[in-house]
Amino acid sequence: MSKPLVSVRDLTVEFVGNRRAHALDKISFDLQAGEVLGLLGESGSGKSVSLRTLLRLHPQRTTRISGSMEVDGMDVLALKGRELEAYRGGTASMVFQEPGLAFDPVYTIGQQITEAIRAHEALDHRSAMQRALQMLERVQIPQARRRYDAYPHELSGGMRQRAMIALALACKPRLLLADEPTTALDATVQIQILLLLRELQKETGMSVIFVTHDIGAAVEVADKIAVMYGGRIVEENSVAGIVHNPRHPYTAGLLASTVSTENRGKPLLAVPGSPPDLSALPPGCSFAPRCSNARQQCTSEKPQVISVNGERLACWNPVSPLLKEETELATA
Ligand SMILES: Nc1ncnc2c1ncn2[C@@H]1O[C@H](COP(=O)(O)OP(=O)(O)OP(=O)(O)O)[C@@H](O)[C@H]1O
Repeated sequence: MSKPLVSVRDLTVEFVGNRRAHALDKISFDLQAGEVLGLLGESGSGKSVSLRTLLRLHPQRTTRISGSMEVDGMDVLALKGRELEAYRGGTASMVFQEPGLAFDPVYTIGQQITEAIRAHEALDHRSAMQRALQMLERVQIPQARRRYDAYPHELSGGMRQRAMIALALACKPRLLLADEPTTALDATVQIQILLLLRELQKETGMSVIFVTHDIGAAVEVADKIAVMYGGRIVEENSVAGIVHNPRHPYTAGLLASTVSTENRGKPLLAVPGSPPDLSALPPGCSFAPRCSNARQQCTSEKPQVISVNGERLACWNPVSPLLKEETELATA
């Protein structure tokens, strides 16, 4: 297999400001060019922190980061000044749940996309403007010329989301980070935006990391899924593997209902109990207090991540027997 576009190893993030939290604990994953990874998990599991860390958006003063992140051959943690600016919005860019985070209310949509292009590429104003217009057309904004001159508040939620996708893709990123891009929208608009994202991904060959609470959306858009719990990736597999053969008891709990594309829009089922307090994680598996499969080892020892044929699992006592044997072999 070719060298991955994204390679994250043992990425650990600790917030050390007023609100302390051990938000990410040694997460590792690879993503090939053109692959779509869905990050799935309950609120507070570390999905958004993972994306924001990949874009180096956390203030350095209050954030301790260790491990490594390589994107398109770049050591992302080592990037500084101009290189970091070129990376953000150039190599990697982000679509947020709320377009208000991407657009400044006092400039028009078109001005902002044009300026973003000029910040990354040596294009004259006219050429950048043309590219911005093409992007607005490509994301299927009707009357794109007129919308170019509109202010963000003059567009509907769905249109603003399309405009944000145009902004994120204007500089042809190799990696798109999408943080619950459809959660705030009506169900029909959600589907349209998901299909648009998938179409654009295929057309451009970019890789995408897509954060969602919505199982159906992950199934629709992703090639593989990483399930996060308490700041760790507890299971990673192909979409089919996760859906038809969940191995971690947490994944199995999340998928307790039948998963199909008809379930699009369906939130994750609640697993009984509450997520862990990230400022005081227990010594063993942080899911153990909620896990019906937990045994004594689970409360005292943190499970290692076992990797077999592209599947990853961190669990002492998984629900699926195949990896159970492999886990025992691998940790014997
Ligand atoms: N800047 C910060 N300072 C302190 N703690 C933070 C900061 N940002 C996030 N956290 C904490 O890190 C943990 C992970 O947050 P994150 O936003 O990644 O969760 P999430 O899985 O994306 O949840 P949601 O689905 O609700 O967005 C949470 O406990 C959150 O409170």
